[in-house]
Amino acid sequence: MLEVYQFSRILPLLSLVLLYIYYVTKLLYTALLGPLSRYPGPVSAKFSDIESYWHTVKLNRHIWLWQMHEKYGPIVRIGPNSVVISSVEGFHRIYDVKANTQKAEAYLAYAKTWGIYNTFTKLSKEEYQPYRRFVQSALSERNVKAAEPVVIENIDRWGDLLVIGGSSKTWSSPRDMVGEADALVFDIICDLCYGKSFNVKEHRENEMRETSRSIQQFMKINYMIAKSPCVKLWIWLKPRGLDALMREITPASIKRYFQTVERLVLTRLEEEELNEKKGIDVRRKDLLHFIFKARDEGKVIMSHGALVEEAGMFMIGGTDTTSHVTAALFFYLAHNPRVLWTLTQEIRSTFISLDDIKAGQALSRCKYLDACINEALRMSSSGNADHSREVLPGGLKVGDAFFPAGTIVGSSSYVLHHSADHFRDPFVFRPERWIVGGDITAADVARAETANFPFSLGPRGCPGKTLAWEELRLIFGRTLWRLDLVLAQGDTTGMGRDELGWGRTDKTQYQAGDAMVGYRKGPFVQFKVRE
Ligand code: HEM
Repeated sequence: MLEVYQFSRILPLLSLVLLYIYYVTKLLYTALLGPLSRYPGPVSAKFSDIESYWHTVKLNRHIWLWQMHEKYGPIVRIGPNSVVISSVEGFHRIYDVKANTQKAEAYLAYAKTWGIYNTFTKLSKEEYQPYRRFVQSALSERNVKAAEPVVIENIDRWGDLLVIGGSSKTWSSPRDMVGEADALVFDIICDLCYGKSFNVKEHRENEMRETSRSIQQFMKINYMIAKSPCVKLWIWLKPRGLDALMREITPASIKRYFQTVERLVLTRLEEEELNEKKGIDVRRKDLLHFIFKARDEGKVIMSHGALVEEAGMFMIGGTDTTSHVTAALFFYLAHNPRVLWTLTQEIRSTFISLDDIKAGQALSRCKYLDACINEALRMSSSGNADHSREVLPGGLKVGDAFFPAGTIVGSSSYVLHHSADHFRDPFVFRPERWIVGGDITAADVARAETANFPFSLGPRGCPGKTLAWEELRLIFGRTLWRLDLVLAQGDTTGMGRDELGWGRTDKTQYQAGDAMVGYRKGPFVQFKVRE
């Protein structure tokens, strides 16, 4: 009797000790003998994701990944269950159509309400494919072409505003190209999505300006959660009260962004339904029109909540990305007078009038313009760290390496874009590397093209690529045709600095923090109407 009593007293303690032994053994096994133990990486990564998380919090993940590959080679273990691979073959194996992977569970952290997902947050093929099809059709080449007048109207008004108060003789006051590009791209996307520009680009008070900043904040918070060592727990807690709690404590500016999207979508939905009832064919077909039209096709019936989520995703996917590259290319042009001169000459000699500058053959014949955009995308696009994928049953083979089901894999476009194997002087902004001629051979261009992944690739690659290219060509084609530009005197914003550390000291490279969206500053540029 006494023995049973004593045993029941020590049972909880014994259970705790056994549990402890189990976890320590598992941790040691995973760290030292598990399938990822043969891959090099920082020692701490064998036991935890803390180091990787630390660099995410510092908005430095893309640079840290580059440093890790420089130090340890093409396959690096960055966590007990995570590896990153920096090879073209690896990139294809992880992201391409036949990849035996799917988006990692961590993407669920981006969904603000459990159970309501958009194309970005759906994980499995079965879930995302029907939705992806109509996102793809809304952003098809034909619809992007149809949207051209809206894009042009916004760009031209923006150009007028850049030189307000100036003339062909006097330079404008310095313009902060982060704010200017954010405002322009936000207006374009809202106009394309909801048939309504909010004129954030106008230089006056506008409550919607905050919305564009809130998108960035929203993505940053979610990115930190998605890359955190506690993401599994976070996701488990979401349907168990965490979402409700988060709704309560979400900062007011982000709440306003959600409310704005919801209001816009529901208003447009009412309009569409009314038009449908009355048999009215709408004057201008925006992206939401195509999503409404497609929503009942292929048995995808979208609730209002899902529509709001889908529309919110367009605003996130379509704003910060394109505006980041716009600011980056202004940085490189303002810092490289020779490149600026060559590009300006090409545009002004190809087109007789501003009205001729339209997306299409003539604009895509501007090889130097495309080379400048490609080079800016290579050097400084947003979302250029690793996009996590989970290996599916059957495992993943990359060269001689094999990763079992459940491993989290990723490859960073920033790392590949700065690989000396594919790009000579990878930290130098040199548009010529994309054009055969001089000392650049067809083999050089092909080598660069095979490692160029700013939009990722495969079934989860960017569906907005055509739109982004059209916007970028029109922004630079139309602006440089009529305006001259110069770096504001003494401006150093965006430049590398010694105190930023290894990989970020280059003064000629546009520096940005990474949080899926890009954190950037400057350049400050002055404009005047060409003589
Ligand atoms: C220069 C501009 C852009 C760049 C560099 C870019 C880059 C990317 C990248 C790298 C991804 C993959 C992310 C991942 O796997 O987690 C992505 C996905 C996505 N992008 Fe873009 N993007 C740009 C512009 C746009 C535009 C203009 C739109 C739409 C209006 C858009 C909509 C999306 C959507 C909806 C996804 C999610 C696709 C999915 O998960 O299936 N993007 N983008």
